[in-house]
Amino acid sequence: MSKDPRHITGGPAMIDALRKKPQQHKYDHGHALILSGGAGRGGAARLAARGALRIGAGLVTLGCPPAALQENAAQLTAIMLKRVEDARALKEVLEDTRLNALCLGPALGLGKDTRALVETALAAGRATVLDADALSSFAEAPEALFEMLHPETVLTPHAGEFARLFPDIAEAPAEGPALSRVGATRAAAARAGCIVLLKGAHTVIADPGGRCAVNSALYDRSAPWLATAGAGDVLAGFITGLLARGFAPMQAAETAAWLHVECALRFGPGLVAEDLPDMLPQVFRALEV
Ligand SMILES: NC(=O)C1=CN([C@@H]2O[C@H](COP(=O)(O)OP(=O)(O)OC[C@H]3O[C@@H](n4cnc5c(N)ncnc54)[C@H](OP(=O)(O)O)[C@@H]3O)[C@@H](O)[C@H]2O)[C@@H](O)CC1
Ligand SMILES: Nc1ncnc2c1ncn2[C@@H]1O[C@H](COP(=O)(O)OP(=O)(O)O)[C@@H](O)[C@H]1O
Repeated sequence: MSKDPRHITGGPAMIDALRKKPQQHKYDHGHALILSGGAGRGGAARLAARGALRIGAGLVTLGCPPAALQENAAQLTAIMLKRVEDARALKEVLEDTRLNALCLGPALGLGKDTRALVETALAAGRATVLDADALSSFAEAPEALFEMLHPETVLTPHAGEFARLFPDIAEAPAEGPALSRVGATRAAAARAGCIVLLKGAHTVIADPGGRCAVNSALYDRSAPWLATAGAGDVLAGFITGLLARGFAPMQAAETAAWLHVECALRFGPGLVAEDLPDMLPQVFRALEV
């Protein structure tokens, strides 16, 4: 295997994988479940859910505690809504095996309730994206998370979240050179046993076997307006939507990261997170998806 990471460039194979075939129905494109935090904290999960739907998941359901149902019902239309009050309720909801891709983390809250939801989600063995609070909730004991992870999981930390889960990898060692972002992401994926996507202007994606890809948003693909609240929540939703569609985890992470920057480039200055999912139709049209 090459030691150099691949640079993600889009291309015909990616475009073909994104196409929907004429004979397929919505369940052929999967059903994503995105968990939301409590009342007044649903925005991040709604951004992820819209991203998952726009990127082509056949169905997207937002799961939220009872106190947040009214707020979410007022905001959502094509995205469905389900009461998921705790980990036990999540286990029951996941008896529906058509729910094939999960996203936990965006504004989900920090602490034991989130840890229990993550444990239940991972035990269900579905393709799962863990982002934001689903990562930070394990800052005190990352090993507890690593023991539960499976190869269908994608972790999407920003640098701050990465340092909480992998402090020794993130910090420069006392002696010798610090790991590069590529080296750090590879080491993290090997430890976690799943895909790790380290966000930034240079997004690095690695699998546990050392496969590594870089999605650059620099130079001719510079997209500084992506540094805006909620952009990462949308990326988590893009990955979840592609997992629902049956993309392999590494392929889902790479494709989502590339499309995320395409959406930002096409929108340009003034971008806010809500704009990203709604740029996908234009991006898809330009690519002839
Ligand atoms: N619309 C909504 O509802 C939104 C809701 N959101 C929700 O808010 C919750 C908190 O999430 P969060 O990411 O804002 O805060 P947190 O986990 O404390 O980490 C931030 C700290 O980490 C550090 N840091 C280092 N490198 C970094 C980097 N490259 N990118 C970013 N940070 C970096 C940096 O520390 P510094 O380097 O400044 O010391 C910084 O202070 C979470 O549930 C999320 O889902 C948001 O998604 C926004 C939209
Ligand atoms: N300067 C930048 N250039 C390009 N992309 C960026 C830049 N800053 C952040 N991003 C991207 O924007 C997203 C930010 O995600 P994140 O930090 O999780 O924010 P949030 O939690 O507010 O959603 C990531 O996909 C990251 O790669």
